[in-house]
Amino acid sequence: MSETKRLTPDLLVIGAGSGGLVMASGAVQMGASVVLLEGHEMGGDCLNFGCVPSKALIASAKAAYQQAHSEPFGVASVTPKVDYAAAMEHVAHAIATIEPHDSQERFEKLGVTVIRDYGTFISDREVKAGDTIIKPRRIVIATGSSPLVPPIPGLDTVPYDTNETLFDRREKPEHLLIIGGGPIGMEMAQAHVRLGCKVTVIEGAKAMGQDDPELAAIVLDQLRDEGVEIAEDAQASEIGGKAGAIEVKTEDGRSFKGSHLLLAVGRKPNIDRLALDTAGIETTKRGIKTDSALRTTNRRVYAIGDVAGGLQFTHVASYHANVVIRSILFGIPSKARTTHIPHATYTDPELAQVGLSEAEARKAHGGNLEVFRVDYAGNDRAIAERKTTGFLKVMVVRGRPVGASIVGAQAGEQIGLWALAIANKLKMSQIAGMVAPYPTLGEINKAGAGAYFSPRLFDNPLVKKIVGLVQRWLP
Ligand SMILES: Cc1cc2nc3c(=O)[nH]c(=O)nc-3n(C[C@H](O)[C@H](O)[C@H](O)COP(=O)(O)OP(=O)(O)OC[C@H]3O[C@@H](n4cnc5c(N)ncnc54)[C@H](O)[C@@H]3O)c2cc1C
Ligand SMILES: NC(=O)c1ccc[n+]([C@@H]2O[C@H](COP(=O)([O-])OP(=O)(O)OC[C@H]3O[C@@H](n4cnc5c(N)ncnc54)[C@H](O)[C@@H]3O)[C@@H](O)[C@H]2O)c1
Repeated sequence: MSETKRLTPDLLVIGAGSGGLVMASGAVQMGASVVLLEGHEMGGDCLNFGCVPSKALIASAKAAYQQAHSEPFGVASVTPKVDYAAAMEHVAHAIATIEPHDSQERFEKLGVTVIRDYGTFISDREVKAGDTIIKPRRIVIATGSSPLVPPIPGLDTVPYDTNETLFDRREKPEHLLIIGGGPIGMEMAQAHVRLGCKVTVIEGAKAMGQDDPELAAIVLDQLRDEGVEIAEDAQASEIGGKAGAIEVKTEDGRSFKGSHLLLAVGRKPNIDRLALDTAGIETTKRGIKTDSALRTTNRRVYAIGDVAGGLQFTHVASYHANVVIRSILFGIPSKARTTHIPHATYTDPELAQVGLSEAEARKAHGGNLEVFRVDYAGNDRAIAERKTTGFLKVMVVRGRPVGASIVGAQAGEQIGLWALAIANKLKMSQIAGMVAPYPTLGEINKAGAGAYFSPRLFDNPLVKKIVGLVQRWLP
């Protein structure tokens, strides 16, 4: 029997995904001793089964779509010859290229002790991983989430994919049924229809139901135009058939048939292996219970990222890590906020949001709210590139943006400016004062700020009077 090892670092990080890696590398480089546990793949969901593979597949799909739609640019369109397996090899290549950055070797070089095993609490301040017992000063749980597999009758009788298996597939699905019309469902629906699959999305409520319906409608119209069948108010309640011929029945009696099935119905927190009870760590339905500083009900332990049950994005996990680093390493009280956190769904057109949506802003600010809107159709670069679908909406209260919503080309890139503005409580005048290079889609943001000032400047009798007076006095 192997002997039990004992470690007493400053910090134990459980989970080497988006949150855990930022936490471990930040802490070790600032002088803390750090042990990092990873039971599965270094890099977690984002690198191996989430953001990176999904965005790589979307890039293959975009290449196919452009071949089929180049005619308006004076270049003959061709029917793309898609090699699904090769597209998945492109996905694997993207993962492999990023992998070294998240690797055990890199973290060991930084000075982190990496243990490739699952961690389990054995007391309120000790965690066991394999044959090692770690008793650190502080613990950060960053164990992420897994695909939710709901108990739909018959699901266990047919083969199905989740985000954990989809990117290992090499055989192209002839007709992909996707249960769930959230970001995973919609991104993968468009990617697959562009790669030549038939696609049906079966959504129990509204597709892209978390987003402003006005923006979501533009994305959904585009997906439908491209051939994705989107069934809404269609709660999957029974599954039958066999490999290659799967049937999904919904509560209202509809039936959908396809060759393959992808489940994208949300996430569940990875807490099963942790024995949280042993450490007095309470949970909610969504994940580990934390206060606004991300501290759990055990004062030595913090929870960050997906497992903390709030917004589930890579940039949130790393933001959480930075908040906790301040608290643990420097003793600076730090709180995690959500108002300045953007998110984007990488369909084409993309949809991005930061701060309050229009509906949320109306509720919060009533008559003080002003909403400004700029269409992509008026942007010169969008016209040159035939990307005129979409718009920006800015929600403004007393001269400062409280939310921005963008649907259109590169919305995910464009939202960064508003994330900066909201995080730093910038004024619309500061955004209007920015000089954006011409011709860029980014000018849409400046135009959004311009829309705020135009009526104030151009339809203002006082301004006209002042200008008149000044002109009379000027030599
Ligand atoms: C298909 C898909 C696409 C996505 N696309 C985007 C996107 O475009 N942009 C975006 O911002 N977000 C995206 N996300 C969400 C993003 O992947 C997650 O929010 C992010 O990975 C969460 O990071 P995390 O550190 O909380 O967890 P993870 O990255 O999942 O890391 C958790 C790690 O902990 C390990 N672990 C679990 N239990 C234990 C234990 N007991 N002991 C030791 N190790 C353990 C796991 O093996 C895992 O490696 C996507 C998700 C999916 C599924
Ligand atoms: N671009 C991005 O940043 C990105 C991309 C993908 C995923 N993600 C993250 O991953 C998380 C999970 O994504 P997701 O799409 O799996 O989850 P989700 O919770 O956002 O959407 C799941 C959808 O499935 C539907 N649903 C649930 N049960 C159903 C049933 N039985 N029949 C039919 N429909 C059903 C729900 O109504 C919901 O609309 C997201 O919330 C997001 O945080 C982010």
